[in-house]
Amino acid sequence: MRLVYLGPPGTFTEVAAGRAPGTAGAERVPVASVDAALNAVREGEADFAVVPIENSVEGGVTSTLDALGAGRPLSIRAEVLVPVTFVLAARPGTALADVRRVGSHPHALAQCRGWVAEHLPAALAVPALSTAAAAQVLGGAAGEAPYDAALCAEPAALAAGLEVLARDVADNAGAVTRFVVVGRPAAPPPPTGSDKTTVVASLAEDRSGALLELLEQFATRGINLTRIESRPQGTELGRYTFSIDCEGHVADPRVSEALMGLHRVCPRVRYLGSYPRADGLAPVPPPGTADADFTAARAWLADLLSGRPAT
Ligand SMILES: O=C(O)C(=O)C[C@]1(C(=O)O)C=C[C@@H](O)C=C1
Repeated sequence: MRLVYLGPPGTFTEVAAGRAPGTAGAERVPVASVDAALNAVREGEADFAVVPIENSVEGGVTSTLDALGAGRPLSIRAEVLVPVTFVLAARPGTALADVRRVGSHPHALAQCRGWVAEHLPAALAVPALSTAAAAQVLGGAAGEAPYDAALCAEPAALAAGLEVLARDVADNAGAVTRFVVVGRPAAPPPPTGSDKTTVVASLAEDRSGALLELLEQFATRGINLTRIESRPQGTELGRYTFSIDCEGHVADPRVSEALMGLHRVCPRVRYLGSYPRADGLAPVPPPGTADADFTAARAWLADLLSGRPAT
């Protein structure tokens, strides 16, 4: 089994890859970008990819959302949550006052924006493909580098031969990044009672109530959404797709009905997978929306259609 992850070694994604359920003993290979990781799975060069999908402070990772929402379909098999803390690191001998440019993944730059503004008000933020990539570029390249300091995990800084100038530089304590384990399309694992389902759906047309019609497919069946994000379709200004996580498993009757409803009212629906929740929570469906309620309703309808007295 071969698993690729957003590298290089030292990223938070590497930590998530090490905890990916069902991948014990897999070869773990770092790649430079989210697209490279997902395309390696699409091309059959890897069995799974581990990529970041959202952060508790900065929200969705757009490179992941866009890559999963388009191109050859993939399947989310699991999710992993990793607490993230950052250090500011630089080449040995660099003083904090010398730092004019700070490099890291855009989500890391965003999570440390306040600290950098307070301590390095004149510093420019320079995006990198990942936190550890920023540390590696700064530590590896002799001479001129695109930034004077990097925001990364402390192990990545030390591995790159950098010195830590400051620790715990994130603005929000307790920040968490969610990662997904992605494979080629496959039947979902059986329901566990504590599952999540991810879909991407586009609206029929840009008219009032179109989004409400999409959301109603979940609300009328008592399904809670745990994430919804709009992403431009890229075809014209104002055209969006919606990346959605909802509670439940596609095999749960209420989720099955909701997805079939999406299929009826949305021109395009991409089912990305049903998988166990990392938090293990098992929400109680509202009255009338539990599996037993759907089963009883189907039995009642069968009686009614067969002429048996349906009380
Ligand atoms: O895994 C890494 O280190 C990354 O650079 C990616 C990423 C992300 O995309 O959110 C992961 C965790 C942090 O939130 C910052 C960046």
